[in-house]
Amino acid sequence: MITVQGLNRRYGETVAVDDLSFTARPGAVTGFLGPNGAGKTTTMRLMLGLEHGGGRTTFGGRTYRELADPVGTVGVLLDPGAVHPARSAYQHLRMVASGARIGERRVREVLSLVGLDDVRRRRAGGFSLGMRQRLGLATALLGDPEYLVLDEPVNGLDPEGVHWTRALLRDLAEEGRTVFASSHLLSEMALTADELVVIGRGRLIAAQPVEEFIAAYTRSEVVVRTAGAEALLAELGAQGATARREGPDTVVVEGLDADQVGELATRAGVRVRELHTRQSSLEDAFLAATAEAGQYTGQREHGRKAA
Ligand SMILES: Nc1ncnc2c1ncn2[C@@H]1O[C@H](COP(=O)(O)OP(=O)(O)OP(=O)(O)O)[C@@H](O)[C@H]1O
Repeated sequence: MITVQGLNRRYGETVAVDDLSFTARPGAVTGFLGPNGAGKTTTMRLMLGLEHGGGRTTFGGRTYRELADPVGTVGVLLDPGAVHPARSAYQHLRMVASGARIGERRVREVLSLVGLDDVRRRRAGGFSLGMRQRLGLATALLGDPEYLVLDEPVNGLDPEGVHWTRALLRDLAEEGRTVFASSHLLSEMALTADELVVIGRGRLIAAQPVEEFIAAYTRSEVVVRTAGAEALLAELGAQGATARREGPDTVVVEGLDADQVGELATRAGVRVRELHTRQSSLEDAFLAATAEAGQYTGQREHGRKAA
């Protein structure tokens, strides 16, 4: 379990992280979401003790600094550019591995796991962002860690890389590891994460399973296609339901489920051609949950981001 308690960080006037507490559990991918400048990167740096600030984060009961074997306990991807440009992927991994007493065999394993085998001798300075991300993931996985803290792991990856990373994170969680990953790709997070931690202006907005978050911040609608739209609207109105026309033969109903709408239509003698529930997306829920925080952050974003 990753336990984050009361994290705080100010940069002059800017409160980057404001009394933030949450947990990430083993066996799950926890997605970390927030509008630009919400404080995600700062939070992750605080979690790892890379930033001075208030609060405490533990990985299975110990802070990062207290860990006897940090590389073998917490895999970290924070800045994929943090590789010496003259070093090859192989040299970079060998260097990190030797500092953590990890053998050459594991270096080869992670290189092939992330698909960098063919380019392992090439200078990292010539790597694309996607290749640097893969190298960053390889570095994070080197110690076969129980916890993963990954800042934007799919940033800069092509669709195949995004798909591959999703499968990797799911596999790691299914093996019982605790995976905590930020992303601004909401549709991707909807497919990858089990749980969400959503922040705005450095504060916690929500910490709950993905489906619960979507249900809490959106309303699902039932869409009916019928030649009898007028009659159906009249029946729905008579029953006090909220409904609207969305085209000549389409009625959209709020606050009732598909069974209830089907029954109402039957009662009104309206023949239905199509009836389905329109699910809201994680993006809809995220926009609703962070609307205020996003605007506020946008207006006051004057601080310089750490390199
Ligand atoms: N070194 C710094 N000096 C001053 N202000 C900073 C510094 N680093 C971050 N900030 C400010 O702290 C706030 C949180 O920034 P942070 O980078 O943690 O957000 P984020 O959620 O990771 O954003 P993004 O999604 O854009 O990367 C922002 O207002 C940012 O401008």
